Amino acid sequence: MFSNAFTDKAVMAELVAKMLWEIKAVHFRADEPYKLSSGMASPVYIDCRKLISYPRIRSAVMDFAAATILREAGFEQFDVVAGGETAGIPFAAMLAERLGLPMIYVRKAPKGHGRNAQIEGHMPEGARVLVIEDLTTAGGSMFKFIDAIRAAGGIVDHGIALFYYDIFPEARAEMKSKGVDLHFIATWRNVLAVAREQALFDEKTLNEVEAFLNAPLAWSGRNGGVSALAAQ
Ligand SMILES: O=P(O)(O)OC[C@H]1O[C@H](OP(=O)(O)OP(=O)(O)O)[C@H](O)[C@@H]1O
Ligand SMILES: O=C(O)c1cc(=O)[nH]c(=O)[nH]1
Repeated sequence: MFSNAFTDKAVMAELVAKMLWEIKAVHFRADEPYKLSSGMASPVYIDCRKLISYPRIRSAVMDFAAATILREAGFEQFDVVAGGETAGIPFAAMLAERLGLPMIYVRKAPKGHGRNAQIEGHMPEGARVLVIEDLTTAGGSMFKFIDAIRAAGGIVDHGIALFYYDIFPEARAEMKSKGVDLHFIATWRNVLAVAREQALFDEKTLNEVEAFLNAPLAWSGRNGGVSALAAQ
């Protein structure tokens, strides 16, 4: 269950950034860009899925996620925790355990056979659902999951991403306009601060990464990815 330790937000962000470096979850590859879920080309990629393989780290990250939610959303605001397929699912299980709540998970699309379910587990009608994702970049995936939960009768006012790209200035306001508060622990700003402090990469690489983070769609367009995001 929840540890009742409310670590300072800046400390949580710095520690998660350090953990991601420590487990080699941060990747830079400007000459052969990554293709992201949104269709963007990117010189950076974070593999938050690796967190599940490190018990001390995943336990601390889940304490941070619980503290973030309880502090920013409240203590009695949720009936169910929902994980987004696939990377969100293990974190939903761990956070549900921390918060003493039931868990469900949401498929990217209905299963296509059997019950053709998109939501797995039991979600009571009108349940207040907290959606968790490992990571949010442009937000399209989080919204697909939220739409499916809402269509099935659940109420979603909050989502949490362990890591948030935070590169589209209007993104959180857009989420807010759709009735969702996005919570997160760490962003690229925190990861880059650690890289600079510990001299983990040369200045040229870090400058290229910053060029992408400052103008992601332009960088993507120049490197074979989309130069506009699909409407959500
Ligand atoms: O905010 P967005 O632009 O939608 O991108 C973030 C999504 O990308 C990753 O999932 P991915 O699509 O790689 O699938 P997976 O979880 O099955 O690995 C991640 O787990 C998020 O769901
Ligand atoms: O946007 C994505 O698809 C994405 C970005 C990233 O850094 N890591 C990841 O797993 N997915």
